[in-house]
Amino acid sequence: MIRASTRAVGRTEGLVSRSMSSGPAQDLVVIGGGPGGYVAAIRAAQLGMKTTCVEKRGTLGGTCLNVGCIPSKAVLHSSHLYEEATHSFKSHGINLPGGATIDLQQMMRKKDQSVFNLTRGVEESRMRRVIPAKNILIATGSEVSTLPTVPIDDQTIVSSTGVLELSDVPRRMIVIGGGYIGLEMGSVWSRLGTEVTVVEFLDRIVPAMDREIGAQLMRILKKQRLNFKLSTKVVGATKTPVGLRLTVEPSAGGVQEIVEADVVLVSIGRRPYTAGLGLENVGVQVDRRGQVSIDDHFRTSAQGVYAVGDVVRGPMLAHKAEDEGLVAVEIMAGMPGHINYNAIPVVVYTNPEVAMAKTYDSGGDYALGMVKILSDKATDKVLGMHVIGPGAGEMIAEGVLAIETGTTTKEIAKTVHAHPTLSEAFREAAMSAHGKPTNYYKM
Ligand SMILES: Cc1cc2nc3c(=O)[nH]c(=O)nc-3n(C[C@H](O)[C@H](O)[C@H](O)COP(=O)(O)OP(=O)(O)OC[C@H]3O[C@@H](n4cnc5c(N)ncnc54)[C@H](O)[C@@H]3O)c2cc1C
Ligand SMILES: NC(=O)c1ccc[n+]([C@@H]2O[C@H](COP(=O)([O-])OP(=O)(O)OC[C@H]3O[C@@H](n4cnc5c(N)ncnc54)[C@H](O)[C@@H]3O)[C@@H](O)[C@H]2O)c1
Repeated sequence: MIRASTRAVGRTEGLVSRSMSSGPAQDLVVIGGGPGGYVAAIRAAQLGMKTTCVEKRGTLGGTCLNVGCIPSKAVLHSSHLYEEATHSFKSHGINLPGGATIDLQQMMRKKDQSVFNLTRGVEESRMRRVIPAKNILIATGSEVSTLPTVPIDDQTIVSSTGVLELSDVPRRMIVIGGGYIGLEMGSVWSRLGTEVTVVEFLDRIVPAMDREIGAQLMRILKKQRLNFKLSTKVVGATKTPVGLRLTVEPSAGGVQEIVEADVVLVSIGRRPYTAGLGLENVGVQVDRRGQVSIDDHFRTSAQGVYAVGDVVRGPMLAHKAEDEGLVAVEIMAGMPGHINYNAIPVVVYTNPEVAMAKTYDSGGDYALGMVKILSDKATDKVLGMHVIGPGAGEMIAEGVLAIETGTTTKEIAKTVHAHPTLSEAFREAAMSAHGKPTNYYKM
């Protein structure tokens, strides 16, 4: 029996347990109540394990529900409605006689309400004690990666958390990093009237995605008034009485330039969070990126200690963390468990949404519609799928299912899809793989 890392619990500010028993001699102690941790704890309780979930926040839900997926999607939705009201309603014959205006405080209250509804303050017991446990699951998630030259102050230089709390619509915003957070949050503030410039170190945005899809997305976002500086790095920031001055230069070095902003969002990625756990004291190894090292069964280098979610390798996504939490607990219970990492969807919630179900960058030698399918030449099985368009986040499920079940493009091409629907584009893309498209679905 292992002692549930005295440090993990001892350094935790609060101990929260919900629908799971807490007390001595636990079968499982889960450290972290995010998507990886709370799903694992619930599954463990369902399987009859005595389980305690330790969370230092006053609420469950982790990054995703408190400061990530949920609040960001809430403001994406609100700002989208505003964008529609100001730019699209008229063409539908809907007139707003006085014009649409923004009440930012109300928008933020609505976002906070969405978070509250899902995380609902759980009763918190602030206690420090030792919980003996047979197994421990580390699900402590991740934190914002920082830039030493642009220190976050949560006032004018903000992370994804601060950018969801702004009290005024800034006139100018520099977004450092053209990844998921940069593009989603850049879209939100641009829609609300901010002049947004995305500074990206690489020569492309959303580098984890297919190059051609990324280029298409950038064209669309430019039409939505977002500006981009690719292959550019920020090398310094100074505050002035009227805002911020950022020094930028080409990523490869070269002539420097000054850009001004009222708010800077640092969104250059996230790093695993293991501070205060004392992993070294119990022999849990981390790799050079700070990720807890695990084997295919989520076992760390210390017996009885497992890890899942953002704190381990792989994409930092809520559904990946959840799935790992489920499977890790099932493995602990002696059940078989496996995750197909080739079939984990990713969705960027810009307008239009962009979705993929595997990173395959094929160089772009095919007809691009709204859906791009990559299949194995020999077996015709679907290897990857990318969608850009309205509802892409929902549509990608068809791609994930195809990958998971080994479906061929011929089989998709034979499958009747209702008309008129967006999902018809899947069939068209599958037909294209055999040179027989009947339509072209273009943006
Ligand atoms: C702005 C933003 C938007 C996002 N949008 C999406 C999205 O749309 N879709 C998506 O799939 N993913 C999204 N993500 C990513 C998603 O939030 C993470 O992948 C997910 O939350 C990871 O889950 P986790 O359980 O591994 O970690 P977390 O959710 O980070 O949870 C870890 C928990 O552990 C707690 N903890 C840490 N150390 C200790 C300790 N010592 N003792 C006790 N508790 C501790 C933390 O307080 C935290 O609550 C977004 C992230 C951000 C920042
Ligand atoms: N819709 C979603 O699923 C969603 C939404 C938000 C966040 N997330 C998760 O949160 C994680 C963090 O998001 P993120 O957008 O911060 O990271 P990211 O990894 O998606 O993007 C970071 C971007 O910053 C760039 N970059 C890195 N260093 C830079 C520098 N010094 N200067 C300029 N650019 C630089 C990278 O090339 C990359 O394009 C993501 O990896 C994702 O897993 C997911």
